[in-house]
Amino acid sequence: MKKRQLILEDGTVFNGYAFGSERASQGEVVFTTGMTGYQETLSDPSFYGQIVTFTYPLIGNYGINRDDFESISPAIRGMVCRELAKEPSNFRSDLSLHDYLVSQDIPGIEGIDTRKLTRIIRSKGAVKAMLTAADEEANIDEIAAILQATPLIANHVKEVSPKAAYPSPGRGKRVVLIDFGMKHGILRELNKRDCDVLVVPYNTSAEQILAWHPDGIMLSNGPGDPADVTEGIETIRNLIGKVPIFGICLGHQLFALASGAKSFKLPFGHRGANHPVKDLRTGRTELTSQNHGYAIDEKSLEGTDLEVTHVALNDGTIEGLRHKKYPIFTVQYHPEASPGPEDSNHLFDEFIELMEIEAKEGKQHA
Ligand SMILES: NC(=O)CC[C@H](N)C(=O)O
Repeated sequence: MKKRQLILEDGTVFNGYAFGSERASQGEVVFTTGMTGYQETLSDPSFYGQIVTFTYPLIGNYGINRDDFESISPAIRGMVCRELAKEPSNFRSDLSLHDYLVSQDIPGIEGIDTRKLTRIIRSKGAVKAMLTAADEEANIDEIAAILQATPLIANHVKEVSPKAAYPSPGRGKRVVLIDFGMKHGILRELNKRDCDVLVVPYNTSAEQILAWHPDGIMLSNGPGDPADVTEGIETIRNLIGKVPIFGICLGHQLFALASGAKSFKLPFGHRGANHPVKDLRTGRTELTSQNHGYAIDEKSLEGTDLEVTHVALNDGTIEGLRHKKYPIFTVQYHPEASPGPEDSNHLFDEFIELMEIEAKEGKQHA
């Protein structure tokens, strides 16, 4: 097997073995605690620019299948795991994770101490890292210096958002889905409820969106720092109060920023499939799928029209918001699951109900 190194910006080196593409790669290294769901994770555009470490020790055992992609091409910069399963065993498996990553030119490293790496990320926060080319002799000091000097990429959204609008027809509620780097699971959930969806790029204006006479607007997840997505924030600001809105993850953050709140970078993010979130209105706790590095600052809600509806039980940060006057609600976690538990899938039904109430009662709030 060919050797490969993962080098962190502080010069820490992990020696392991190469899988996937043989090229070198660089990005922010993050960890996810999901025990399954690597196919959804590596194709979730919110991971754009990141090297993803899987804390679960065996990855790849059920291969890659045709059904579980969350986008057409993977956005991750690299994959890190303790042990890669070489021979997948599953009736749905079309090819191995290794073969898939070769086909997509994405490098991976296995055979390293992922617990140690996770502890470093937990204590240092966002860490830039490089995966070396297979069997390359790397100059560690030089690479650490390059990493320190390279800023994290800004405005990832424009890289993963579609260039033009496209329809996903249905006979039900007409929803404009702003795609900031959408997981297909969101579109699937709307399709399941027979919504007539128009998927639009991140920089579509509110005026253009309203010209389609939507019953509701869906704000998708997406990569990077929400504060970079100024066009999306402006669009949302101009949509507030005009039509029901449901936002997920980056969509939640952008809605909050558009309403005057502020975001901040979490020390090491929430990524995994078992994050407990409490709904403050019902007192119920749901297990949720999460993948975010930023969150909304609770203090910054003062003076806004926003109310906290959900909190993360692990660290008390905001996981859901709603507008006090208008039919708008957003969550920081992923009700579309993919991967992860489906406890909060009902939020899509609540969105449909909200659009129905709005259609019946007219714009009472306006
Ligand atoms: N999944 C998402 O939409 C992530 C939102 C944002 N990029 C964050 O890291 O916080």
